[in-house]
Amino acid sequence: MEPPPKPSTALFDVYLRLRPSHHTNAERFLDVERRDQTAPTHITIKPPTDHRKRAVEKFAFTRVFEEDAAQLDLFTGTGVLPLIEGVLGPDGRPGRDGLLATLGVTGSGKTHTILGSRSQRGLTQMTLDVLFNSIGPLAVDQSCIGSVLPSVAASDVSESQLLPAYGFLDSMYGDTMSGGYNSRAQTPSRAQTPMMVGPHMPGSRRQMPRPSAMPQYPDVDDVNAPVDRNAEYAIVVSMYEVYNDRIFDLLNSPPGSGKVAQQKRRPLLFKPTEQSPDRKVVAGLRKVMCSSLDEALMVLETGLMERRVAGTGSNATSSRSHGFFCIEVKKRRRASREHWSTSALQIVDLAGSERARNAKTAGATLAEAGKINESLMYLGQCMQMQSDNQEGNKQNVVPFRQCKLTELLFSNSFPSSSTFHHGHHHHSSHKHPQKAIMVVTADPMGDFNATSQILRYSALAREVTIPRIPSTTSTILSGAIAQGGRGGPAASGRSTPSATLEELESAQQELTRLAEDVDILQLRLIEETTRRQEAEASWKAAEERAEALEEQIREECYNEMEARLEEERRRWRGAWDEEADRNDEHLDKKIDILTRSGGVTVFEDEPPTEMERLGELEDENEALKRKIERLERELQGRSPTKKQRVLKAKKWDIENTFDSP
Ligand SMILES: Nc1ncnc2c1ncn2[C@@H]1O[C@H](COP(=O)(O)OP(=O)(O)OP(=O)(O)O)[C@@H](O)[C@H]1O
Repeated sequence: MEPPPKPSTALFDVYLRLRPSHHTNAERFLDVERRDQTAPTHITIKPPTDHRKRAVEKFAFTRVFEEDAAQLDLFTGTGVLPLIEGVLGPDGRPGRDGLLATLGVTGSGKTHTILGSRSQRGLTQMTLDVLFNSIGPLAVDQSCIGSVLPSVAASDVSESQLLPAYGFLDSMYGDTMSGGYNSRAQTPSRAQTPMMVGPHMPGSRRQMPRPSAMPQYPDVDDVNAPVDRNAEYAIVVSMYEVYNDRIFDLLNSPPGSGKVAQQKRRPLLFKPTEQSPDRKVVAGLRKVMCSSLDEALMVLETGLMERRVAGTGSNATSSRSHGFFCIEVKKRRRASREHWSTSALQIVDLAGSERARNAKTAGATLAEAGKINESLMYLGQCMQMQSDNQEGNKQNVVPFRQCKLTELLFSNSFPSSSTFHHGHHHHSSHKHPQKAIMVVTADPMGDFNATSQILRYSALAREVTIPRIPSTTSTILSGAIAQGGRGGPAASGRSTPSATLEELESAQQELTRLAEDVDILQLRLIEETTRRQEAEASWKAAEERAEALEEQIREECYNEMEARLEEERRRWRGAWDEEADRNDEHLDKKIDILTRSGGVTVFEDEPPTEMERLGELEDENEALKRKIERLERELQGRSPTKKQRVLKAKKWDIENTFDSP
């Protein structure tokens, strides 16, 4: 099995680090494959108590570091330097985001690798050292921080609160600062380093971290990353942890400590913001601008203390949260001093995984440990997708939106992932997918099941060699051929009962392993089923809400329509009455004129007698009455507009009636 070719879609370079085991009398289940002089890339595992032949699992990694590997070997051998170079963006190039994470079973050495111990620095401290060392005089001058801060804050899209390191440390440690946080000699000399400071008594003042008390080894003074000579740099750090799928700021703890303060912790949202509509960011973090390595280390220690304090409530022996330390490298052209561009290097100490089966049998603790296992399970799915893709299968979509952890780890992993959202770019600095390094830690004599599970999903490639169990026919045949060909006794040793028994047993063990996988899958199925049911329930609720809303809107529309109709009706009646009045008036005038003109005519000819006049008028009256009756009949049952037209006609008719005689 050759090391897998690295396609551009790779989420991670995956390194394996083996730790010197503290299980002194346990059996070793993991072996490193050594080929020639080159660094090893493959390991094999088999269950420790298994003396018989069985399936051997082989895994490929970018590189394997054996027990004797020192912290500095990890730093120089895992490509952390290219990560640093990426965020610095040398030679006027845009910076590139980076991710460095550790994954492993509880106690396998994740924290040791990434954050170090009392006596040794971890990858984080060495990274910070090299970063500040490389930037050197290109960093914003400490005396200018106050004036530069607003422009740096303006370059932030995450609704954060930006503080200078001195302001931050002052707010965290108050009057222990008097004497200046840089004057180490004046700090009361406690032999404890902050790494050792345990949870604080309620109300006690925190112990100020002292850089001089922090490990100075390994020394990376001679390591330098290329920088952009025409640029000015500013370093901004932030820290948070993901616990129970919720994000908590580690640099903005509520005052005081202990349980009460912990309960006050407010989770932050991972969301798009006004200035970052296409890309989710952890919104509302407190960020600290650091102008020196010492400042950055003190901020880091402060956050680590907070993580320890927060963690003691659940389990003191192991990191129950995923710790994120984020170094933002801000860069702008020294000459023009325009806007700052940002590249981020995220360093992640993942929570220790527990075996799914253990969590399952524990039952009640499943919910508590569930979130860690669940998030690591989703991480496993994403990583598995990587190795599937590498095996030349179709390009699977990495399902990174399943939980906070994978979203935080992978949202930057795809070329301009803003196209996933709205199809237009926002940050020029995010055009390249991030470069990511995963260091998997393992104890070769530790828990076989837990370790093998992690190796299975983190390895870049995996191969299982099951010893071939020849079929009965082929065994007989090979025997027959051997007999027929040579005429001697059966040459194949495979047909002896003990060998067959051995093979059967190895098959049996493979079955056991597969059964374990089935168990894990069953647990996943249960979790998925719960999620589906929850989704269905909320879908149903949403549907009901929509229905109620529709009903309400319908009702409102109906009422409005009714009101309008009534209004129209009133207006029309008004117009009708007005028109009727005008007609009456008109009619009165006509009658008036007619009466007067009629009188004149009569007097000019023979004046009619009163009786004659009466008879005439009565006839006319009769005729008019009939006409009105006819018209009224016609009027019945006509629409308003028609009636209006009829009204005019009636007027005309009346005029005619009066004119004709
Ligand atoms: N490569 C190593 N060399 C020497 N000591 C180591 C090494 N790796 C781990 N250790 C020691 O083993 C102990 C446990 O390691 P560590 O705390 O790093 O485990 P972890 O994987 O972070 O565990 P958890 O998930 O519980 O946080 C520590 O005391 C650490 O110093």
